[in-house]
Amino acid sequence: MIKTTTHYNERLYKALSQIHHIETPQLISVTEQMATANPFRFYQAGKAYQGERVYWTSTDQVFTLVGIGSAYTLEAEEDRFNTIQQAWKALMEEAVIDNPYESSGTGPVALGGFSFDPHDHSRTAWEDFPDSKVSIPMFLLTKTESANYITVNIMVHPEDDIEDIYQFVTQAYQEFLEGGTSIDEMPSIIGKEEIQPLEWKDIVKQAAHDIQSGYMSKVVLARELEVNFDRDVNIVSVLDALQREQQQSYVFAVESGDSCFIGATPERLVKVDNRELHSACLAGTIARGDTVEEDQALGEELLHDNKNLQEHDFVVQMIREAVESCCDQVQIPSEPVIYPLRNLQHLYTPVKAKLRVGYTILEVVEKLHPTPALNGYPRQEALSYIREHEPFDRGWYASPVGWFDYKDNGEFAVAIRSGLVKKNKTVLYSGCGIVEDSMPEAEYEETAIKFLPMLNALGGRT
Ligand SMILES: C=C(O[C@@H]1C=C(C(=O)O)C=C[C@H]1O)C(=O)O
Repeated sequence: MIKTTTHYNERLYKALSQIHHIETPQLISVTEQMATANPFRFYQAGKAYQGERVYWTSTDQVFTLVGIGSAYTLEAEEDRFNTIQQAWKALMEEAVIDNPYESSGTGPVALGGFSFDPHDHSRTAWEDFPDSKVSIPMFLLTKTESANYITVNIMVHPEDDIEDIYQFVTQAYQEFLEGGTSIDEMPSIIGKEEIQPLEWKDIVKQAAHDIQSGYMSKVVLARELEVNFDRDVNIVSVLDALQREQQQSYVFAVESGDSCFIGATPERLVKVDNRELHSACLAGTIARGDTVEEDQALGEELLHDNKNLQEHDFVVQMIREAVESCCDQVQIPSEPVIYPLRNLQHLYTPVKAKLRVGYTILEVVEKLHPTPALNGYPRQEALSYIREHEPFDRGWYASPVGWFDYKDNGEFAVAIRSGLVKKNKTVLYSGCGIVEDSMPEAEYEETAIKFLPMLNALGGRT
């Protein structure tokens, strides 16, 4: 499929030769443009690196990153965004980077994510996913609208022999670039169980009551659906289905240990490209109609529904505040529009601004997460409420998942419409915003629809 060139090998060798008498490990990163590339085959070909693969594609599905293996992994518990940023900065200062291309997402790139709430440590299903984890892949495919790139990243240690490294990398590179196989069939579902649906409705009822009594203004409550299969789930098949079925969504998979966190989310947390910042307020939901007329009528209803407008407005207020604290030229329309998806439609307000010099994308992620779209309002009251009342650990569900590069460009989505796959078992997550006049049955129905993107892709319903 893809061929390395002699020229590329020479550049790799030259980069390695620049390493002399190092005292600490040093990153080497060499990027090459490719004529063609198939992201799914690349992912599949990296099977030997299972547990260390990442897939990411943007909502317009023209920008894709696939990471195989890990040259270096950054993890932090305390002050997690800042600790990772500092470690990244130190690593980049010493790195040998050979990247003649301008394209964002080439060269050294870190991919990964963060947990929803680092203070919630029940962690039952999430033992493979720490509070923060980003990895620099050994092999990174970057596919843009107009070009494909491969970056090889290697961590060289003081005791390493560069000849050995050169042999290993050039061989591994060739082997797995050529080795992609076709996409396997999905296994069959043998069991599907909603976790405590009646109890969940009781919690929603209680939350609406607590909001009426003035404890907080909004809280987002989620529930789980467990799906079991006759064989292990094939991640590429699910990615393929999500990508075909869920337009206007980020499609992602992050493998860690024996688990894979996967989904198709419509929600952007933040994108930074050359200091141009984009964020999004996405909250307020209604079903799709069966006919064009019914669909438009539902959209109109949503645009004028006070409960949904209120849910949405908490998100706009908070995002505005966060973005204004680190950006200039903040542009936020005064009214939301409809964001249509295959299974439902949302209220959507785009946010555009110029990130001030000195701020990094991780600092913006820290300011924004968790937005009231996934948490509630005010932030601390809603977080405490979720900790106390949701009977499971959210892990990375509803959290920032994405990437950033050495030029401080990057993008993070909010990982909803997602599930945690572990061998032949998957737990799906779905939540919705509760305000003072929320009705448990309607919220239950809304969360049932939000399971559909993942359920369809897993073969549960078409
Ligand atoms: C929490 C989820 O979705 C969020 C909640 C929404 C709502 O309450 O209307 C809409 C979009 C998302 O911000 C989810 O899909 O799990």
